[in-house]
Amino acid sequence: MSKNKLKTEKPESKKAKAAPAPNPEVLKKDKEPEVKVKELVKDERTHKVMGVFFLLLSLYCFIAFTSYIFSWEEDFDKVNRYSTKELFFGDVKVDNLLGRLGAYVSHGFFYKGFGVASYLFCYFFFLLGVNFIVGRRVFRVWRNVKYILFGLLFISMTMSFLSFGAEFPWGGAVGNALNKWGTGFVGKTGTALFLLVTGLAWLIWKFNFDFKWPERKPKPPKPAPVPMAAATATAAPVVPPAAVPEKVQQSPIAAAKGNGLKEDGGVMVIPPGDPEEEEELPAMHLVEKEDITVIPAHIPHTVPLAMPEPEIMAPVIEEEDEEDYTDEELEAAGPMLYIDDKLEKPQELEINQEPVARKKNNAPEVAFEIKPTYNDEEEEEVTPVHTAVSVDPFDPALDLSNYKYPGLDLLANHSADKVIVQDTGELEKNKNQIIDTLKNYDISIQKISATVGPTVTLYEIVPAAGVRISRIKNLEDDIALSLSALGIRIIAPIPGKGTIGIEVPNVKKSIVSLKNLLASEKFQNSTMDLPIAIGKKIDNENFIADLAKMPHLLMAGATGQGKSVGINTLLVSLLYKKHPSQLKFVLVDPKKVELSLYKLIEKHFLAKLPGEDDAIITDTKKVIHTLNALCIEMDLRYDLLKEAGTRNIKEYNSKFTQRRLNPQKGHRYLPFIVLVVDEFADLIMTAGKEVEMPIARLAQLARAVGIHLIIATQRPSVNIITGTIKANFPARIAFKVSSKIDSRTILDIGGAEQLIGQGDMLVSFNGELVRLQCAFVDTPEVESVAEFIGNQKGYPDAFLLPEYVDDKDTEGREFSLADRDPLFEEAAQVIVQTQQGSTSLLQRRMKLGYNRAGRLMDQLEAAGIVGPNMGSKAREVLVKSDMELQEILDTL
Ligand SMILES: Nc1ncnc2c1ncn2[C@@H]1O[C@H](COP(=O)(O)OP(=O)(O)OP(=O)(O)O)[C@@H](O)[C@H]1O
Repeated sequence: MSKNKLKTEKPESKKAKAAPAPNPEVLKKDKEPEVKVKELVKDERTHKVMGVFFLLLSLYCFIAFTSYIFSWEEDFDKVNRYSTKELFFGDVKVDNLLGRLGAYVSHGFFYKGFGVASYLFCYFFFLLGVNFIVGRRVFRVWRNVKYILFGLLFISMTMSFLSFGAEFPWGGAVGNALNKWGTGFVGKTGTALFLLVTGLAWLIWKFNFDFKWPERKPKPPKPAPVPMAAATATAAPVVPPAAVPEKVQQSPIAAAKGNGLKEDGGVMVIPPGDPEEEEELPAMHLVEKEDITVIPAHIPHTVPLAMPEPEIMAPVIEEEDEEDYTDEELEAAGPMLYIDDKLEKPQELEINQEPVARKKNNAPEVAFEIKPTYNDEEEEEVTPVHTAVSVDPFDPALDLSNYKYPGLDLLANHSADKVIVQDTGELEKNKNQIIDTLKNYDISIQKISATVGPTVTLYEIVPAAGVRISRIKNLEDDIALSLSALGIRIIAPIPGKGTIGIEVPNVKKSIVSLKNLLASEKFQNSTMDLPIAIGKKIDNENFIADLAKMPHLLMAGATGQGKSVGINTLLVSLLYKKHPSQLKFVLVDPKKVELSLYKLIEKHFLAKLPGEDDAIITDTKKVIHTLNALCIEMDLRYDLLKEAGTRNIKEYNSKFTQRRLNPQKGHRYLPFIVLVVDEFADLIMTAGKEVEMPIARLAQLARAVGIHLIIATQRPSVNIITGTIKANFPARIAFKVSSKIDSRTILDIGGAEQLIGQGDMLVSFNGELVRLQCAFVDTPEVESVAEFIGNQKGYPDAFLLPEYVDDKDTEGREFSLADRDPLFEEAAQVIVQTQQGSTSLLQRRMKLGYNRAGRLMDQLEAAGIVGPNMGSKAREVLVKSDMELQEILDTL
């Protein structure tokens, strides 16, 4: 038994106790075969054996089927008449090359099955065999199964239809049945049409024929010839005409042609030089090797080939058909092809030397671009066809690629790493006191165990049968009295455990250092979006949660109970995990001193309003502006998400990093934004609804766009933590509060008043209430982390939030239409054409800042083009047509 536990109470150990002692003999017998089978299945050799089996099966079927075609008449009676017994033991002689089995099998497949379509089975066995034997997915099985199923039905039905009345089972029983049903249902003509349409549909789907009427195109400009000297200088060089300097292009074409230069689809292909011919060109303008810009095939470029498109595009697309390549080949081709499975659409891609080199017809090695074969109007965000996209994913961290994450050495160890060993005498004493107190009230218990946490020890009791839980619960004060300890909390019953917990504060408490939590494997290996190391549970398990999932956090507690330390803990954990490009903080600190340390990381991690000097907001008026700016940012982000067809920031950013969103259309990488308000009560008291409304809006909507809130207050009363706020903060932390009412206000349940302070906290998250000791990080540690980050190269400025223009500030101000914005007309056209009076639309379409777009909107209102501001909704557009607009513009 460990020193700090009266009994072993961890779930694993319980399980170990409950289970009977394992008998090694039995264990061996049971387990050995299982392991063997598993290994056997995984064994490469098994796969190869299977591969050989399927290949032979395929060959067997192929021979049997082919032989059946010639011998079916002779064998028909024999296989049809005799029983299966005859197959194995009879002495019937058949003509099929593969004997009775061959005759039976092919009869089954052809006559009773699918007719000639049965050959598809040979193909299926063949592909299975190849996949197994090669040990990788050379053929895509599932896709082929779909094709084969379709083929079996379609071919058998078609064959049966075409061979109507023939003796040979062209379509087999299945084909005949389908055909019979079809002709009965839609008649012969109907069936014929159905088969024709289905067949054509399949062909079109598979090969996507181009039905475009050939357009007359002007003759391509003749490429400039390159003389032999240059030709021989480069090994089979390919010179796209656009890349050839003028000097070369002006060379006499006739001379070039006459000298064996070939034109191949508009691209100059230079044959190996012939020194004699070279000498026969005395008058020709010889180009030196350096004059020719040869674009190496491995450098992707977008220079259009000067030739009619189909000449080169058609064959290339045909050969690059994705299905003709195996997964491995595609992989080997590197970044040439990227297809988003979700979209099931090929994205624009750029092909360089390798795929071309694979072409069978020895086409020239030329860098070229393949355009998507089909294009969906909805896929607006896909980069336009004419722009080649680098397939390297966009790296948002590239701007600060040398950024170094802070190291754990910047943090301190506040206590020994191991759990403080509790005085066993104290544990024993407490245990006896609990048993005695309960006994005094005639409550007997079956079992008692203790778990020593950093601040409190949890005594778990299993009461004797028939004891009412509420009786123990009511004895809270009596137990506290008998133990002469403050802060006793009774949890009756402990959810999911069937025991009653009594938490008794330790005489010696241990500090939980943030350093230990951050060093833990759970934190280091976490894949959470916004991992926050909060503290340690009673059983010393690290409590690490994802702020992005919470999605907002409300913290409350009386003054001096550990709130500010708690906020630092959260902020520092995020700083240890996130790159400046991925995360921005909006810090609101009405107390002015709590968060000032973070000023050092302004150019890395902070966001602020444009034009502000200080990124840490201390002034209530500016808080209102900032919160509203965050709401605008939220709305803008929603617009971007909508345009990108994504549902949340994660999908959006992944699409953006895959370069599937066009930055020119306003798309950008969206960092998470965490708003931290250190004293919410103060804000509500000074600004009331003006603060509550945007906070409530953000809390309701902002999670999907990556804006998360951490709101702390020392006055957890109902007028501060209102119903609206509470409803949108499902994750809440309570430090010690002064009354049960306060505890209820935060957690909807009492208990926080019994905490013992100094970071002792209750976390309500995911419907669970957990007691934690908050991780401790001291101010000098925060300072050194901030310094470490601040000393590195940062962005030129803090992350700028959209500008918020207070309606009150602009109210009553008349715009003189005489000095209207130069973009006024354009803005009016955008608004009238789209019939949307939205400032953010102007921002995006015309790439304007919020301020200018807002001003333009006001001018449009003054000109009577749009209606007045309607809050978060778009303004009404009063002008309905371009003509009407023109009339207004003319009068201005
Ligand atoms: N997790 C913790 N572990 C150990 N000690 C702590 C912890 N949290 C806070 N303390 C102690 O409590 C003191 C007060 O903490 P803190 O400043 O965070 O309180 P607060 O609730 O923010 O107070 P105020 O509202 O007045 O700012 C700290 O100086 C520290 O000594």
